[in-house]
Amino acid sequence: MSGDGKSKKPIVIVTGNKNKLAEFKQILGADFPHEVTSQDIDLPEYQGEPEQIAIDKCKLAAEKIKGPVIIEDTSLCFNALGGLPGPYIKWFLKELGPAGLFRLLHGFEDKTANALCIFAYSAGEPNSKVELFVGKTPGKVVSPRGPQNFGWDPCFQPDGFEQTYAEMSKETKNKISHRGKAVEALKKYFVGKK
Ligand SMILES: O=c1[nH]c(=O)c2ncn([C@@H]3O[C@H](COP(=O)(O)OP(=O)(O)OP(=O)(O)O)[C@@H](O)[C@H]3O)c2[nH]1
Ligand SMILES: [Mg+2]
Repeated sequence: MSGDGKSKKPIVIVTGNKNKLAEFKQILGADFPHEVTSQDIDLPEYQGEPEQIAIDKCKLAAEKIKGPVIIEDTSLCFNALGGLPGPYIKWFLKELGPAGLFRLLHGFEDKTANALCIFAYSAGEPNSKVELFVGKTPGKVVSPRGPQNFGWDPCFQPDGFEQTYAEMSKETKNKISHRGKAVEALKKYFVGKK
């Protein structure tokens, strides 16, 4: 332990997404018992079930960093489409934008969707078990409203709110979001281990 009570070996969060990193840091807060640094490495977009994608992504990040790592993978799952685009939302968003995502559900009455965030942690040894921390927020896909600063935020309206993620304050989004819930689970794990 260093003087400030934080463990010496930093945990590296590996992500190429500045918005994700900013939210992660905000939600994590200053009282996390480890030093966390970040590295912008473009990890591959794997196919498969979200949990397996997070495990594979984390193992690769641990190999690259050669030490403790955290990665995150986000899915947006439309119920009318059997959970798709799910982990492939990045490519759908890139080609269609938030308005196109809403149009994708044009022929369906069911506009409900789940935002899913999975954090994965590895202590960085070749045999380290990958720990997963999952956060899920149900909502619906709407015609985009609010600033277009972050991905599909303008077209996702969480249940119990009249605002889209994009229209909310960051504080409100982080309290109820898929990422907020997953980071809280991650925090509990590390604080419990301290
Ligand atoms: O409006 C949004 N609100 C969010 O809360 C949110 N979280 C992620 N995303 C987007 O969904 C895709 C996930 O793909 P993804 O998990 O592979 O991320 P990424 O490739 O950008 O970064 P990373 O894999 O290097 O960490 C990417 O297009 C992200 O921009 C969000 N959009
Ligand atoms: Mg990615």
